Amino acid sequence: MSTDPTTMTRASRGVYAITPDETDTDRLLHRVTQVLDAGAVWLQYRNKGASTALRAAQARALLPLCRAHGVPLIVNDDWRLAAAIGAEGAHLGESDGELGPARAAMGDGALIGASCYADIERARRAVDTGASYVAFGAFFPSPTKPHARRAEPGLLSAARSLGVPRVAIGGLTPDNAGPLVAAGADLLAVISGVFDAPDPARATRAFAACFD
Ligand SMILES: Cc1ncc(COP(=O)(O)OP(=O)(O)O)c(N)n1
Ligand SMILES: Cc1nc(C(=O)O)sc1CCOP(=O)(O)O
Ligand SMILES: [Mg+2]
Repeated sequence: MSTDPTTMTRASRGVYAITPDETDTDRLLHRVTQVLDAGAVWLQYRNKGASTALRAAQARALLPLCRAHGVPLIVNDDWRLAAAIGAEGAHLGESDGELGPARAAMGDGALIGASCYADIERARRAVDTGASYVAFGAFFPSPTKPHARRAEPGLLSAARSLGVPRVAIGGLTPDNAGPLVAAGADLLAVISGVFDAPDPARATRAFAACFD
């Protein structure tokens, strides 16, 4: 797979790993390496507890690792940070500003994702304003976000006509994610199911097997 960001092949089916809140950057890189080695196809850098400086340092540190694996790095919440470090994309939820300015600043090639919760109309609007993919959830109780709104698998099939990759998130495990892929999920976005697993590499492979 190409490691040049301008020609990088972007798999749009598979495991979309999202980092846990990890303050130790060396440990973060170690944990992410295991998951990328095991075949995750996209990585989102998300650290809700970190200072601005730590987030910038960790996102920068992840970039060469992602490049070495041919995996796009998507920065949660902050498209300006993503643009500043040359990451491939940003993920924006309802509190993270408008998508249009992010698209205008990052260009046509950027991977800009939108959280759509359980709202298909929000997904339509996101695609109309330039989203590269839409994320729905939470499909199951999430250890990371216990109060997340809940979504039903039918949303994934309903969103097929939007013509962009559909991401499923929220409480996913290798045992519950198969029906979401059957319903149309192109990517399984996972934090605890991978990073809190006793063997993150094995968990990543088990999620990937949901696509077989
Ligand atoms: C792939 C993906 N889907 C949904 C989210 C959640 O975004 P948001 O609602 O902005 O919540 P936070 O992640 O910022 O707490 C996501 N990050 N990634
Ligand atoms: C960040 C996030 N967003 C969600 C949504 O529903 O929009 S659920 C969620 C947490 C995902 O973590 P885990 O894989 O540990 O459940
Ligand atoms: Mg957010």
